[in-house]
Amino acid sequence: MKFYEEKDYDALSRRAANIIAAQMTLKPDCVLGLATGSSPIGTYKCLIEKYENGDIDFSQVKTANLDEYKGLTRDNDQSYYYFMHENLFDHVNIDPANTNIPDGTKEDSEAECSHYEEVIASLGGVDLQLLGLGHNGHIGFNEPAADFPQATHCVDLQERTIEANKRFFASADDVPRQAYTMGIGTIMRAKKILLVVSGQDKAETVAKAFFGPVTPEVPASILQFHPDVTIVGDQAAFSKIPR
Ligand SMILES: O=P(O)(O)OC[C@H]1O[C@](O)(CO)[C@@H](O)[C@@H]1O
Repeated sequence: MKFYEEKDYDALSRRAANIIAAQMTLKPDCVLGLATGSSPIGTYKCLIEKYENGDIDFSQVKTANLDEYKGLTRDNDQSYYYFMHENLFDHVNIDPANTNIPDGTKEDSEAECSHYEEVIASLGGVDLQLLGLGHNGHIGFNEPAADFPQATHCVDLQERTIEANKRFFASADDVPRQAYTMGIGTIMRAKKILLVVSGQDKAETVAKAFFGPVTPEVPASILQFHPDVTIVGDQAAFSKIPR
């Protein structure tokens, strides 16, 4: 695993955007796996700046997002579809037909999840997967569990995740209780992984996930077994790493 320790959120966002831009330059028709949450917002801002400066081009890029709340329509401002349009897609020259996000309005979980795995396979897999890190070590919406889920599936969100995400909703009661998410297996099949993390409140999780035992109780710990992982964090998030 490669670690980049940056002084603050802006610096880590610039570093992460540079890594994604390098991937896009190397392979203009690359498949980017994208994430939501507050952590990658700065990275998307930097990518938009690079696009506006003429440094990167999204015209051939394809994307596959990690997850989506089940039950939210795409025009709901808390859906991840809405998030991606607001924070990236609407500001760059990506072809909307090349963007993929699980469809939270699909009632039949099994059908939607196997369809999403087929979509990823038809793209030829993910070249670079961007990830955030949940306080309980979740990646995508893969919550601590007894095993590592292999493929895209429907999850019941844990209380801590609902609590963490309620800041985006009118109240905790409005946070959906389920989500569709790529599985740990889906994430591990990405050729490269880039995880962004910031803040003191994630320091314990960073230490556990990347320096503790690999266990489905800390889903991100599986990344220790991936051959090409880059973790970009600020000093606060890295403050409990054993040195
Ligand atoms: O970046 P944040 O907002 O701390 O969220 C961390 C993780 O939690 C989620 O938002 C889901 O709860 C993920 O999408 C994200 O990777």
